[in-house]
Amino acid sequence: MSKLELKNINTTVNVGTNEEKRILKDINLTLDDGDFVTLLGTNGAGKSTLLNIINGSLKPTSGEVLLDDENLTNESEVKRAKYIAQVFQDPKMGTAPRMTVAENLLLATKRGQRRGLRLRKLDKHMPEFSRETSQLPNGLNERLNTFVGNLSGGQRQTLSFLMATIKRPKLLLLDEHTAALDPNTSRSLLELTDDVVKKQKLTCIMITHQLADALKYGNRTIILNSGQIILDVKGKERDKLSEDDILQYFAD
Ligand SMILES: Nc1ncnc2c1ncn2[C@@H]1O[C@H](COP(=O)(O)OP(=O)(O)OP(=O)(O)O)[C@@H](O)[C@H]1O
Repeated sequence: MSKLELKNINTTVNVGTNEEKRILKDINLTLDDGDFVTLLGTNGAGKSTLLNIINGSLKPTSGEVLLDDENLTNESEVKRAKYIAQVFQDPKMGTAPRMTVAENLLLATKRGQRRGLRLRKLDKHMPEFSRETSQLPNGLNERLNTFVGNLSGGQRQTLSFLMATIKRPKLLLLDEHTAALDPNTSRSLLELTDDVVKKQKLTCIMITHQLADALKYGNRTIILNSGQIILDVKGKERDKLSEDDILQYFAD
């Protein structure tokens, strides 16, 4: 089970200065187990901030974050990493460049645990990593002993995705994770994402600016505008939506 609840989330930054800005306004949202949400909104709408509130890198000014009824609001980002995995837009984030692909994968299998001398056990895991990467695009399976800093952006992003999901997270957050990739690489990572989210029955939020992808992938679409949810649809109501319908929500 993986149920995410956001209760009355408000986020204001630079409080008391003339830079004060209210980013998220009274967000109430419940994600049911297995919901795969595509999250849309104009630049600056607050999408990344919302993910930051969920992953714990930013504390809300008020409100609560609950995962499976456990109140995480005051839990650190490190503690939440045990349950919540994220892939960012920048392929350089989320992987260690001076370690090999296999070493990065080993760290990912231990997500949320204390890090000790675990790298010694690398050999034992190589067959598993070979198998895990053999189905992936970008020839990552031939790069297991390559330093991550020497991978292409597409390979590195595929690795980031595998690291986020190799140990099943309760919640997967994707912040425009294919936006920096060429069209073909982006497509194969999106297809892989869809496949893994369905197979592992993950609860997932994926930020995208591609309207077609927002409707094609997932089971639920949410639009954020000036820090508020202005559309939240799933099921038949969502099936009826066209890209043009969605565009209306972007009009000023
Ligand atoms: N720590 C901060 N200090 C000041 N302003 C911030 C901070 N974090 C976010 N903002 C501002 O809050 C607004 C929302 O930012 P956020 O990154 O969440 O938007 P977004 O919807 O993800 O946008 P994009 O589509 O451009 O990635 C923006 O105007 C941003 O500049």
